[in-house]
Amino acid sequence: MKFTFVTLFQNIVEGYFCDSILKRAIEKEILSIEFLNPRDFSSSKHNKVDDTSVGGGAGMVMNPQPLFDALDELRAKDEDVHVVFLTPVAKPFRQNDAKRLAKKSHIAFVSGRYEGIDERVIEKYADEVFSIGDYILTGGELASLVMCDAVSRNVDGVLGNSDSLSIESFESELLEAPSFSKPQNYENYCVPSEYLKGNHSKIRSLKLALSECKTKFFRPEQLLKHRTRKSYEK
Ligand SMILES: C[S@@+](CC[C@H](N)C(=O)[O-])C[C@H]1O[C@@H](n2cnc3c(N)ncnc32)[C@H](O)[C@@H]1O
Repeated sequence: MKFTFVTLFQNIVEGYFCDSILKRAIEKEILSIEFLNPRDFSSSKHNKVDDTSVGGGAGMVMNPQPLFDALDELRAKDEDVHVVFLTPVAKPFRQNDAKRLAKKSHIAFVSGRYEGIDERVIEKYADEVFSIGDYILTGGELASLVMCDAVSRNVDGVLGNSDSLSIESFESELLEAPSFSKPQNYENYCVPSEYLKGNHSKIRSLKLALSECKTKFFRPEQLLKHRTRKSYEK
């Protein structure tokens, strides 16, 4: 699977792929990444990519011309590329989106900077528009990395053990039960004794109960969804 990062700041993105799981996935040629800098497409004398906002308002807005030209080139090379814009003015990115997008062959993430991207670029080129949360970042690069990471984990072969995907938080509405490593007793903090007895059905029941407790505490709306779904399934 290929990811293209359309960004003015390649260095911010590149470092993330220098280590760990995504680095290995690139080495194994399961994933590939490339960069497209709108500044390289600017037709202005000083490679300008932004200007003041038409109609007033603070800050600069990214011009249409460099992005139109960059995205035309991208589409000309691969008409199947799925173009995703990162902006707070969008639907929230969820685990279901990560799984769905993992089936695409090529995703391009377009990162805004300053006060954002001229709306006409989004209107012309967006296949989808995502926000990663209800807060404002200085640029879309972190948001595109968040999405890329979450999507990549769902691409076949990226994770060493794909079983870990099926038991994670958000696979159902519930958050995952607490995990413990060794030793069983560390500075008098103990692993729940039921986890140690080897009765897998009891461990499953306890994990479900703990998972419901965590969800009730942190995400009560998710627990409600879970219980509503379960009652319909009965
Ligand atoms: C400072 S923000 C622009 C915010 C914009 N003026 C607004 O109020 O909606 C600059 C860029 O950061 C990115 N960005 C900021 N917050 C984001 C979020 N929550 N999700 C996705 N992208 C975000 C977008 O690419 C955006 O164009």
